[in-house]
Amino acid sequence: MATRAAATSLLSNSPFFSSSSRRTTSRNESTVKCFTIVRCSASLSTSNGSIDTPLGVKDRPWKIADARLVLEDGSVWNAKSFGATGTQVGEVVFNTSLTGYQEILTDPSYAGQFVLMTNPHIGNTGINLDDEESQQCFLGGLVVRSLSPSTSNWRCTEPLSDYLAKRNIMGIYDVDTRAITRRLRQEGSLKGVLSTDGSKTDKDLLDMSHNWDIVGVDLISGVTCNAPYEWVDKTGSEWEFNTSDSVGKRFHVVAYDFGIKHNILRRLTSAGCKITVVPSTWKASEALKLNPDGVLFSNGPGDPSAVPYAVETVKEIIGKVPVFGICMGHQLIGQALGGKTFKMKFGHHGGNHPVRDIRKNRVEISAQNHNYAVDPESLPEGVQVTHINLNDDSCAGLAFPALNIMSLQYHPEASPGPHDSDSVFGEFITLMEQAKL
Ligand SMILES: NC(=O)CC[C@H](N)C(=O)O
Repeated sequence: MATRAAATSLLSNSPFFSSSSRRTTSRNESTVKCFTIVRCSASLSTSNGSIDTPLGVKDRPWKIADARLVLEDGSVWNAKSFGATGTQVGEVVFNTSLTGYQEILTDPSYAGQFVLMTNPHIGNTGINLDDEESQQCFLGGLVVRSLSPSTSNWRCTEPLSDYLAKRNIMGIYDVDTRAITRRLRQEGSLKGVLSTDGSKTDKDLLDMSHNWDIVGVDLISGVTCNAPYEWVDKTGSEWEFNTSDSVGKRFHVVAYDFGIKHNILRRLTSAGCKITVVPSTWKASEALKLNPDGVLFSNGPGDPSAVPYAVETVKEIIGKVPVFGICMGHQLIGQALGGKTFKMKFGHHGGNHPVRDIRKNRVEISAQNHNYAVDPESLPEGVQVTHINLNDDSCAGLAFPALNIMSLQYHPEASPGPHDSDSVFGEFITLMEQAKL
């Protein structure tokens, strides 16, 4: 287990720990005035942290609450720590996926965020070598109700807590995740601070949450690759489920890495693409020199309006070759076409979001992870809204056929999540095919 000092210093050096130097906007400066600190886990923990339930049952396995989550609204949630120790600031989002915590932990789009799993039991399948969606865990921390005391899975190589400790990611459990989720749904996303440092008062942690912001910050630069590379791995034969006609054809795709998930690359390779992955700041002219059949703009963390350089890159590429945007990529395309993005109340995070494909009049259950969305009203004529999220009618997909553009606000590669939207990779192949005719 990492020591507290090591974890704290590593986390302090993280680009997500303090963003004041790069902050361009703040939603809190004028609104945050005074907050009453309220302990929210009183039914489980007394003020000294020991468990004292209403039934008087004192012998619970967790006797000491050694961690706190302090939210920007002044609520304090006592919890038990696992993974790394230290103090970390982030934005709390809730994820409704029932499985796939390892893919969620390694999805770079969660940079700067604490992921709260609404599924109350986490950790029972441990960690394996195959389910990583990137090389690293970029998220701020993990919040779970009940941490499985044992692991049982044929692929498991280590328990979740050891894995998080090695990667210096804080986790807390034994916290009322349902109450926090209800609060996030009512109030909207909340910033917070996770801490195992007993020398810091609740007020210290509350102040930290107020002095930090995620809005207006370029988080892509902290997660993109340093240099271009070729991607060659397909979906493993034991997991492949799509045997469509496009498989076996060769298209060269340049994939902009804004925090790309490996399964996007695997699904494109399985669909017949040779892929060159390039960093987020790679010049459009250099990408076009590679003579691609198409360009993919990937998913990625943070505020899409905080990365104007990426919007410029998209502007320079659209119209020249077919493009496909996923999540952040979709938001950048929306802006490049003249539209605007906005921050949603609490976003969409989970593997159970119904989406209607308007053109096919078909509903797909999709995997989603985003806090921002494109405002369809802001888009110019000619841009089609192709998909709608059926939970809140927000824009979930765009197309601009005249310029060979397609994009989705959600994750067709799933991982974790259902495979309903996988056929969209074949649609991108068709777009590239038709552009060649
Ligand atoms: N998965 C993603 O690409 C996330 C997009 C963007 N960072 C958002 O939160 O809306």
